[in-house]
Amino acid sequence: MSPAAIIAPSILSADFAELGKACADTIAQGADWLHVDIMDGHFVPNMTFGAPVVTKIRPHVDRPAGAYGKGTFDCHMMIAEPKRWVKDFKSAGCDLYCFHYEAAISSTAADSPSGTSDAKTSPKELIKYIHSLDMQAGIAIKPSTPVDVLWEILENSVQEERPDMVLIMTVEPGFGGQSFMASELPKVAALRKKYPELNIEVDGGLSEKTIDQAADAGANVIVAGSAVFGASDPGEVIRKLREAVDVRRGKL
Ligand SMILES: O=C(CO)[C@@H](O)[C@H](O)COP(=O)(O)O
Ligand SMILES: [Fe+2]
Repeated sequence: MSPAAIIAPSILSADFAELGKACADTIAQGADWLHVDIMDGHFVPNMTFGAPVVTKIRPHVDRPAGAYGKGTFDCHMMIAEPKRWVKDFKSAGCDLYCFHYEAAISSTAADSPSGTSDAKTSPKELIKYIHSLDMQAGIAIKPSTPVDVLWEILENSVQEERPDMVLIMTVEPGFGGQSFMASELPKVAALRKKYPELNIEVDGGLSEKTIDQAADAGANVIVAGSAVFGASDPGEVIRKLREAVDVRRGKL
């Protein structure tokens, strides 16, 4: 049976002047995780915030130490140098550090914004490093990246080098409120077929209108920003997203 639904509202669409309260309210309304979009203006053409803001909002949400249940901070790192910020985000209270494959493979001393050798990494090394700091590791791919790049990483026999979650972007990363790209769903279906128990996250344009397609393909971790924060009853949207995923469990 595929894993249970995990609903992770993206706080990119929350009121940034009230971010701590927005996080607490969203968990109280039934969200499982909080999806925290970190953008650096290099990897994507937009900027959000860094570890100091995460440090400030983290105490607004309870979660048992060391657990990855309700209240998990799912940090989506849309940044050019994913290795560089792992420790800072661990200290800030990040539970799941999800980096982009495209950033990891091009983070070299020559082309990184910082120009430091610390930018060098490989996806497997980075996953191992994230695990060594007791966080879960996620790997994300953009719409232009084929799912095939993930097979070697997922089939690795060394457990510390395997990701806990894969994120399939269903919009171009950078902004909330974009239209859902159904063209990305065959990636989800291919992953689910090979990995029945893997957490597969979809991010971008998810709503009550698009959730059925994503759930049919096998996604179980559902990010939704504008659909949740723009709703008059966010709790109702969260319930509907969860139900759409959970009715398909066991049928995939
Ligand atoms: O990572 C991103 C955008 O780059 C997302 O997490 C968005 O914030 C999702 O917003 P909606 O498409 O649900 O409004
Ligand atoms: Fe995201």
